[in-house]
Formats: sequence, structure tokens, C-alpha cells
Amino acid sequence: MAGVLLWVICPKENASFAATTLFSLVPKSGLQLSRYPKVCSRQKLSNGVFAAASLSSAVVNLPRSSEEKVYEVVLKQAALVKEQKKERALDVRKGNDQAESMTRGDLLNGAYNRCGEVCAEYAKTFYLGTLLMTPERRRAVWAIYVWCRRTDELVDGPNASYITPKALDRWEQRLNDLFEGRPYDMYDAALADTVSKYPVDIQPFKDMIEGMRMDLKKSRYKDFDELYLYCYYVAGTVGLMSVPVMGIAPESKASTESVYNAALALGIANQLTNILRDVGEDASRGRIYLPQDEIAQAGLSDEDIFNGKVTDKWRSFMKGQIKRARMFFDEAEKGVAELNAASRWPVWASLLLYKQILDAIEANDYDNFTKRAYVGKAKKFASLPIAYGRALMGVSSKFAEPARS
Ligand SMILES: CC(C)=CCC/C(C)=C/CC/C(C)=C/CC/C(C)=C/[C@@H]1[C@@H](COP(=O)(O)OP(=O)(O)O)[C@]1(C)CC/C=C(\C)CC/C=C(\C)CCC=C(C)C
Ligand SMILES: [Mn+2]
Repeated sequence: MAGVLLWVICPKENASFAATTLFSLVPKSGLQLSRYPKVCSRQKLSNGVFAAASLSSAVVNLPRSSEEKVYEVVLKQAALVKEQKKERALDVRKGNDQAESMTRGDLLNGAYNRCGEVCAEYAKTFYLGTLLMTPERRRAVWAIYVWCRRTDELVDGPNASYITPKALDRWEQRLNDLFEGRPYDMYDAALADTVSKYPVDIQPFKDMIEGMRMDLKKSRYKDFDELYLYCYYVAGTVGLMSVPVMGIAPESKASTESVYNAALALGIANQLTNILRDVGEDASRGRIYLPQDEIAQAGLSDEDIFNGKVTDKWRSFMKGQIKRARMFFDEAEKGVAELNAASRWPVWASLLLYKQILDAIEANDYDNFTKRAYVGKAKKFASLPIAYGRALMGVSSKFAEPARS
């Protein structure tokens, strides 16, 4: 097995710093690694000099964390965008008979318009935000939205109790078909057209379906690593699907990967917030998404959650969870400014609105068992001009990395 072995040699007192630095740099380095860094027990080499860390793709057999696995999808999607090498697969675009392609064009417009209507019905504020985008981008985002909504409805909607893993397999087969230009219905046709025009990879879509499978078979999460993977599946994927359509500002100096990382962070932040808002509701369905090890460390148990009593232990536990969700929002904020100007507003609007749910949980004195944290109309309304102002502010320099080609 081929591999690289990297040693950092440094004075003893810097050993743990060097190891930590390796850990944090290597997953982001873009190297195609089959294994990630491992800190070796320090070995004395000569007087006072120690090997602090080693990275080996061949020698070390470490299980990868969810963050590392997800980062590979980020790199893949970013590479696709950079290369813009997407094949245009849709048959609709190949029509040589003019009359026929006009009819298909009308059908396609109708399909996109219907996606817009669904979007307006389920997510009014977001729909309004999309009206600022160019017509091409706007309708592509609607098509993605509708596919996501339909996927979520399979496990969350009125027919959820009839959904089996087999049904999800069939949904995935439909996804494969539409990516190959064989849409099943009008909504699929709109998405098929979108993925033929924008460098959108199929992986995040498949991963969202995987998240739905996870929801069917799992009702507890051992630790944050497991929860992170679930959040990526059901929400981080949305960020990865939308950025190729929303586009990165031509003047942005940020690396494509960093923008995708921010998009991923927004999905994770939204889903963590969703989980914190819905603790009581989920518990009533026998579900606890919060990490089991952290619940235990806080001196709490599943029973406490089912009983739904707000205690000091619960408050302090929730403070930690809210803090983590805010960290993901902070990470996401750095990336919004790098998006195309017309796409920033809906993203800022959804970010600010969702983030305020965390404030609402605090305002409810952490009672997410019996009170639903929500953002009132006045606050929602006030967020829109703030979002617009931030969208106008443009590209941030916080994120500058080597310029994209
Ligand atoms: C501009 C914008 C927000 C674009 C995204 C549009 C889009 C395609 C949305 C799809 C959302 C959807 C239906 C996902 C299905 C799974 C799901 C329901 C996830 C939860 C959403 C909240 O929905 P809700 O509160 O209704 O939840 P319930 O079903 O009622 O429980 C999620 C919590 C996740 C949604 C995730 C996002 C909106 C991520 C958005 C990220 C970006 C658009 C990337 C922005 C780019 C940068 C650089 C920051
Ligand atoms: Mn849902």
C-alpha cells in the first residue's frame, strides 16, 4: 500500500502544539488521504528533540471522523465547480426539431413555475428572497428546494408511517434517472434541467436520502460525531447543492472549498437549531437527537428529557448546545459575502431568521419541552432590511486565500 509518512520534529515543549497543528491542517490541505494524522507517542530522537506527530496514509489505520468524511464531499463538489466540466445530459436540450423543443420548453417553464409555487407556499420569506436572483438561478434554486422538500416529506409528511427503506431506494433510483436525463415527473424534469446546467454533484442528493434512511432506523446519537453526520446528511447537503447554483462572486478571493465549508456550516447550524427547538416534540415521538455522551456528562438522562422538566442542569446543558450551534452560524457568516451579490440576501435572511430561534429558546428560559421557540412577525420583518444591508456590504476579506482561477 502506498503512503506518505510525515514527521514533525520539534522541541519537546512544542510537541503537542505541532501535533494539533498537523491535525487541523491536513484535512484541509486538499491532499487525497486515505487516512488522517495520528499523534504518535512521542519518541526521543536525540537530546531534547522529539517527534511530535506523524501522518501516515499507509501505516496508520484510524477510523475517520464524520467531519473528515464530509470534507471529502466538499472537496469533490468544489472541484466540480472549479472545472465546470459538467456534461449536459438532458435529452430535452438535444431536441433538433424546433417545434418539439418549443413544446418541451413550455413544459419545462411550467414545471419550474410549479416549483416556484410550491416554494412560495412552504417558505414564503425564502421565496421572496429568491426573486432578487436572476431568473435562471432563481428557478434552479426552486427546483432544488422542491426536491429537498419532497425528500423530507417522505419521512416527515402525512404518509411517513408507510415509508420503508425500499421506498427510499426507489426514490434514489429516480434521482439517478433524473441525473441521467430521464425525469419521472414535472418536478424531476425541472431538477434534471438544473443539474444539466449547473455543476451540481449527485452525492449531496444521495446523502440527503441517506439521512432519511438514518431517521428511519435510528432514534439516538451516541456522540456529536454521529450527530454531525446526520446534520450533514439532512441539511449540510442543502448548502452543497445550492452554492453551485447561487454562484460565487467573480470578485471573491476566497477559495471554493472555503465557501463550500461555510455553506456546509450553515446547514449544520440550521439543523442543530432545528433539533434544539424541537426537543419536546421529538421526545414525544421517542426521539432524542442530542448526543448521549453529552447528556450523561451533564448529569442528565433520557428519562429527564421524556419528563421534560426545566432544571438548572438542563439550562446549563442547553447553554452549551446553543453555543455550539452559534459557532456554526459564525463559520457560515464568513462565507455569505463571497456569494454572488444577488444570492446573498436570501441566504442572509434565512441565516438571521434561523439564528434568532436560538435567542427565542433563551427567552423561553430553555423550555424547549412545552414551548415552541419561534421568531415573531415583527422580528422577522425587521430582519429583512438587515439582511439586505449585509448583502450589499459585499465580499469579506476575512476569508482571503489564494485567488480562484
Ligand atoms: C437561500 C437558501 C436558504 C437556499 C436553500 C434552499 C433550499 C434548497 C432549501 C431546502 C430546504 C429543505 C426543504 C430541506 C429538507 C430537509 C430539511 C427540512 C432541513 C431543515 C430545514 C429547515 O426546515 P424546517 O424548519 O421547515 O424544518 P422542519 O421540516 O419543519 O423540521 C433545515 C433545518 C435545513 C435547511 C438548510 C439550509 C437552508 C442550508 C442553507 C445553506 C445555504 C443556502 C448555503 C449558503 C451559502 C453560504 C456560503 C453560507
Ligand atoms: Mn422536516
